[in-house]
Amino acid sequence: MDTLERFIRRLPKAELHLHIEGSLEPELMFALAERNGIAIPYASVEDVRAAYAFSNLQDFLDIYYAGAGVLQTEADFRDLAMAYFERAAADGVVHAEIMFDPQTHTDRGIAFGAVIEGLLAAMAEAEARLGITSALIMSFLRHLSEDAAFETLEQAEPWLDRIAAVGLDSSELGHPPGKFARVFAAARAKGLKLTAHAGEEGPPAYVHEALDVLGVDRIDHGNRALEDGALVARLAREGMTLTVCPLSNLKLCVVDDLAAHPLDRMLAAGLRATVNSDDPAYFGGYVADNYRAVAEARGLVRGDLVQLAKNSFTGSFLPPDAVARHLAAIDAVALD
Ligand code: HPA
Ligand SMILES: [Zn+2]
Repeated sequence: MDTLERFIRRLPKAELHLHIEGSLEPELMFALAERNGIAIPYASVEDVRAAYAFSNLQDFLDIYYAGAGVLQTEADFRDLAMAYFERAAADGVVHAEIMFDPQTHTDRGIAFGAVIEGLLAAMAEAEARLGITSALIMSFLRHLSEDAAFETLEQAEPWLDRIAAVGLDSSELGHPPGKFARVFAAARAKGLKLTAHAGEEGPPAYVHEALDVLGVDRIDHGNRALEDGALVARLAREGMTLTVCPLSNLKLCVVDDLAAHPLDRMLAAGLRATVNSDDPAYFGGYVADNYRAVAEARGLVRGDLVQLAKNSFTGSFLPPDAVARHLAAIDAVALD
């Protein structure tokens, strides 16, 4: 392991943009298919990986939803999340705010409780055994209706004290944030934080809507905000966190080459940008791989990496005392 790798892994960091279903590695997909007696359209792990070539978000989503089909029981969701936490611990993650897509499972007849209890069991074990704190972000699938999102919010009612935020993901183009204005207002009224994918493939107008119609606390991705100088200035002025996913942007052709990734321009513009892995099993890397890939492609220096790690805590839903503790831990590594 070289000095850059060692420094990145030693930096305490939070992961704020991670779809737990997107951490389903082919090996676990096969194991769960076998355990649950589910046929999958792949003959080997190599076949699965060979299928992970995408030209855009929808190519990926079609495979991602099919892959999630092997997840059936509470134990499956626990095993999925525990595998992620083991990888995250190796990357120096000490806090993770993980997104889950309940509709992907409840629409297959899986009980909402099986999904969330499995995730909560892994979160408790990760904190006890790995020292990783975590929080849940319940995502609404934007290709479905707002009424469907309201049904999911209702199903979540018994567990609302265990859910930190609601999110908005899936096919962005054609499904602007404003489509979910009422359900996001209802979630806010229940005390939940709000985040939304915006500006991954959608135009800057979608980022405006996420800010002004949904009233989000964070923007997931946000890349295309850079097309609107006034919007960039506003995001910087308001300290809005962007949960950027470099390897995802590369694999989904949001950028043609990491050498063109805008992360350093985001930092230079004063944006609170963070680095995350999005769907690491599908996009070829977990969070440390993302830090390293974008650092090498854009010539980031240690000070940039320290800033990204600090942004991951100041942009998190952690209480101020926990944020301060993590910032001090970063300084200790940076000055070591
Ligand atoms: N974008 C939108 N929806 C998603 C993603 C993403 O990167 N990952 C899983 N669902
Ligand atoms: Zn995402």
